[in-house]
Amino acid sequence: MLHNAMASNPVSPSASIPPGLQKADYRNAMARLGAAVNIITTDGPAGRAGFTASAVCSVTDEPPTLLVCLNRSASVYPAFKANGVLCVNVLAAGHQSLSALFGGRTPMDERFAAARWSSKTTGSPVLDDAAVSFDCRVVHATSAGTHDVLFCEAVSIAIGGAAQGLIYFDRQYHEIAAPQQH
Ligand SMILES: NC(=O)c1ccc[n+]([C@@H]2O[C@H](COP(=O)([O-])OP(=O)(O)OC[C@H]3O[C@@H](n4cnc5c(N)ncnc54)[C@H](O)[C@@H]3O)[C@@H](O)[C@H]2O)c1
Ligand SMILES: Cc1cc2c(cc1C)N(C[C@H](O)[C@H](O)[C@H](O)COP(=O)(O)O)c1[nH]c(=O)[nH]c(=O)c1N2
Repeated sequence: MLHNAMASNPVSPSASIPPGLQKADYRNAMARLGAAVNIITTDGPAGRAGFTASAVCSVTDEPPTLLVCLNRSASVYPAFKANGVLCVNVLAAGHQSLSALFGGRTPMDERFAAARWSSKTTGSPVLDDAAVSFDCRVVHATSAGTHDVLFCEAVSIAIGGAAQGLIYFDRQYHEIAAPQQH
């Protein structure tokens, strides 16, 4: 069962901060680590949900696997846990307000009404103009501090045509263009 993959095999028993290193120090440092911005979506028996995530990266290409870190206190956590499927929609230039909408405190219907969606293999919402979307099954999960690390095997991919990407760096969005052809 996919939902049994969630939060098994914890790697850290607590979310404590080491002496001398404050949470704010860590966040200020992490703000310097630029990252792609993604909207992670799910749909299934527990309903449709989505949230903005920068804690996403590639794990292995055999089998094609990404990881997504999800705070267990997020309102969307129960839906992701129960559905066991998700889509990683990588945002492109122009998606800043969509990222803010999915970044919390907005009713779920309002989040999804702000963009156009389709679906592929798992039924998770696929953002029409994403830079790329990875439709995935959650195959394993582990708990680390406040978050679950979800290991997500891609079962289908939709590559978009966006010319410019979007990066979150220093608490701000930055549009990045592909290098010019010479
Ligand atoms: N990994 C995450 O959970 C994560 C990542 C980015 C932003 N956020 C949330 O988005 C909001 C705005 O973030 P911001 O970047 O503008 O300023 P911020 O000062 O809250 O965060 C700075 C950086 O610290 C890291 N971070 C923030 N909260 C974290 C958490 N709970 N667990 C692990 N890493 C975390 C991220 O890399 C983030 O870019 C905050 O509520 C923040 O909690 C969460
Ligand atoms: C740029 C940026 C990046 C992230 C986030 C926010 C923003 C603005 N958030 C927070 C997350 O989107 C937010 O907690 C969810 O939308 C859930 O909020 P609600 O509990 O539904 O209000 C977030 N949360 C998370 O669990 N993992 C992550 O990687 C990120 N990354």
